[in-house]
Amino acid sequence: MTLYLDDLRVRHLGECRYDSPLSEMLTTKQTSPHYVAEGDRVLLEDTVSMLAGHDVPPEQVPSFEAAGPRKKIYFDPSSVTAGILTCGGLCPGLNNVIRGLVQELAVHYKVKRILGFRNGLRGLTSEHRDDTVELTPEHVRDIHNAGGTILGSSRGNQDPDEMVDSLVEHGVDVLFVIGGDGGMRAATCLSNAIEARGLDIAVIGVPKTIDNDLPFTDQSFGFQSAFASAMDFISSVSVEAAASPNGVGLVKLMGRHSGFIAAYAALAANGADIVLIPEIPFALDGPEGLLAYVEQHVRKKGYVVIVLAEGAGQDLLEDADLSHRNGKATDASGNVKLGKIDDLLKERITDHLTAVGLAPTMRYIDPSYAIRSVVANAYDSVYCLRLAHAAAHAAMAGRTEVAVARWRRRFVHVPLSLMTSRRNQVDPDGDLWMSVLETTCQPAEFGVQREGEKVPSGFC
Ligand SMILES: Nc1ncnc2c1ncn2[C@@H]1O[C@H](COP(=O)(O)OP(=O)(O)O)[C@@H](O)[C@H]1O
Ligand SMILES: O=P(O)(O)OC[C@H]1O[C@](O)(COP(=O)(O)O)[C@@H](O)[C@@H]1O
Ligand SMILES: [Mg+2]
Repeated sequence: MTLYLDDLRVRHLGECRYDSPLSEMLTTKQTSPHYVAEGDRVLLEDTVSMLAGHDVPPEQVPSFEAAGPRKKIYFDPSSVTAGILTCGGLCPGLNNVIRGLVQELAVHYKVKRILGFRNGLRGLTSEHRDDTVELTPEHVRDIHNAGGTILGSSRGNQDPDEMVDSLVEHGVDVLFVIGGDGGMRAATCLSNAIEARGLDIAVIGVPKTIDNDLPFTDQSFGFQSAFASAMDFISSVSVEAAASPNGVGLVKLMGRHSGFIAAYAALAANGADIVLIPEIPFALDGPEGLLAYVEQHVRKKGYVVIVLAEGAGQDLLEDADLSHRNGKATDASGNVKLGKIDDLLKERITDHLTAVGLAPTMRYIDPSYAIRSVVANAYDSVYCLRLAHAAAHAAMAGRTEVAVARWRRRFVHVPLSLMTSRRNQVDPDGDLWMSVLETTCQPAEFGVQREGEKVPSGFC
């Protein structure tokens, strides 16, 4: 996908006419390695060859608007009502983002009112719209010490017009949607409905996902806390497998379409022999297949440790016509419900090793929700706070239909349409996967890779 400067421009509600309460702090600021001045922009690409590929002057090269406070803002803070909601699956750091938003909006901008909508988009339906929570710095003071979200979350599509009615009824001027790919699509949908009615409401997305599958953000908040938690389960299974005759340690980790959690947790634990992710298809049978490799490992080392992303090998379930394990259904938000590849692997590995006289001891852990319900670690706590600050500044400056993100270590504004234009996936040709191969020593492929299934390399 080729992107041009115009694709990266963000929508403004109008001219910024009010002095920002932060304007004094900004008078002497200019771009430096640690700050991007408000008129400057952050490059989309960061190699000499990529930049050389654009036959345009530097100011025309694709770039993002820098996030951060503006000297002049669009809204008069004293008349602003802000709304906040969290949607989709849980992610470490949700409470930290809520807390950061409330503190910035209340303490610095001194907005009139901050409302939390409960249970995701459901909180904007006519049935639930009055079940709001008044958010004050006092109310959110300690919430970062707990996982989850004090606002609750949900899946399921809601009617955009009904949701806009709720915003109008509560007099919301700026809405913060903390969500994943679904949440960003919902925010886009809301922005469109708001624009169609000619309303002056800013919608700002704060990208959230433990899967790290959102594009145009270096890493999503909570991802690091989640894979750190996953690492402990890999270590446990490795200890168990190593102590068992023909031990097979298998850990299944979340990661519907992207194997980042599996890849990072495996690197962090540094004890995995095999990592299986959705981006790289694998064959079970044949001399190059997974089962032969597992056997070889057990023979040589006495045990094997496998880290499995839940979305890996879904095609194998189809091939085996295991319809009862096959993820054909979708959840309330339209996300595919995955088939149980872990069951297939346990069965096939057990059968194979037994048949070759290496009856295994299977040690299996599915930490499931345990990795995403943890409290944000120190790094994610800082990251969440800074994203929240950037989101508050974007809203007060009248940006809309935009997400705040960290891109190449700078905080930027990304149009929501881009956030949902593609999925961030592990690139089989990228250096992350190369590190996994270097660490595990597993072959680049188990069996022949099918044509057309290789994910295209891209910006992420
Ligand atoms: N295309 C869409 N239009 C409107 N709302 C959507 C769309 N896709 C998802 N949503 C809603 O966004 C919310 C969050 O989506 P979901 O996929 O559950 O989680 P996440 O935001 O973590 O990806 C859900 O309420 C879902 O119904
Ligand atoms: O919460 P549910 O509905 O059980 O869904 C689990 C899914 O949610 C995730 O944790 C993250 O998904 P989202 O961030 O898109 O909500 C996936 O890794 C996992 O497959
Ligand atoms: Mg999602």
